[in-house]
Amino acid sequence: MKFTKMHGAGNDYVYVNCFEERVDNPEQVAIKVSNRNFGIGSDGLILIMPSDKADVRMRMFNSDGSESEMCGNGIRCVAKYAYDHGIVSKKEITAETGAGILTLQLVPGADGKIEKVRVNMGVPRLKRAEIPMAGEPADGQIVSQPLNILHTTFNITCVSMGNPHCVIFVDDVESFQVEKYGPLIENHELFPRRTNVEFVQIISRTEVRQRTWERGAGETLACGTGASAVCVAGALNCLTEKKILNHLSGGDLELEWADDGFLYMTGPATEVFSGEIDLAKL
Ligand SMILES: N[C@H](CCC[C@H](N)C(=O)O)C(=O)O
Repeated sequence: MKFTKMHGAGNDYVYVNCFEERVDNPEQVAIKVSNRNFGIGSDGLILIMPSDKADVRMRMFNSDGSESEMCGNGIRCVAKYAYDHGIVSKKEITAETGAGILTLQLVPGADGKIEKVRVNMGVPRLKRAEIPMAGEPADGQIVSQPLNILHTTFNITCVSMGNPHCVIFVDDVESFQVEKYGPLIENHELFPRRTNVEFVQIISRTEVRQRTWERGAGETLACGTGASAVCVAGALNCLTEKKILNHLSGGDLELEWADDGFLYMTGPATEVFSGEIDLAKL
């Protein structure tokens, strides 16, 4: 299988160009290639595929083999790959995802090479049933609601960007025990399809610092859908403006929850290397 390793703000995936390659059993392939000791090493597997509705289609699998509806860092890399490898020749691209069809703009740097990608991430979904979360009322919003975990009460705000996110504001995110609380919230019975969890420290009304516990992958260096959910959660809690700079562990993302209701995310996309792997030997 030919592959390309890419990352967006340190959130790294193995990308396969399915205009040329066929991947049978992507769940198992994701588990194998993601392994950082016995495989290629990544947070998961992303398939770049033909679409009958858009320029490209993305399918995304976490390192545990589970499929997610959406991946914010991944979709930027898909757009850059599609442009750099001649799948598309325009700088505005449409992409089919589990969260609908998204529009992306490629932003060149001073040297003319694609440096950043701006993504219309769609309209954030806030209703309990849309997250999805158990309980009533199904159309209620979860903004700063108490959740007890191991004798600690967290105030959670939940947002779906096509995939589920649970945002928690903390005083000191560097010392926060992400590995202790992340999996307990990810797998809490409130979330029937599990959830991604963002722990966030407010720096100012326009700047935050985020660490992410990803559903199906553990702590990662960045999460684009998570950073988008944080922008929404900050505004809903009146902690931040609707336009923020988010410092993730592997880089920065710019987010804006615009007046048109759409969430715009801008960030880097980087190709690292390409190779070929014999899956039968893994
Ligand atoms: N890192 C991704 C999110 C992956 C989400 C995945 N862990 C899930 O199961 O929803 C991002 O940049 O948006």
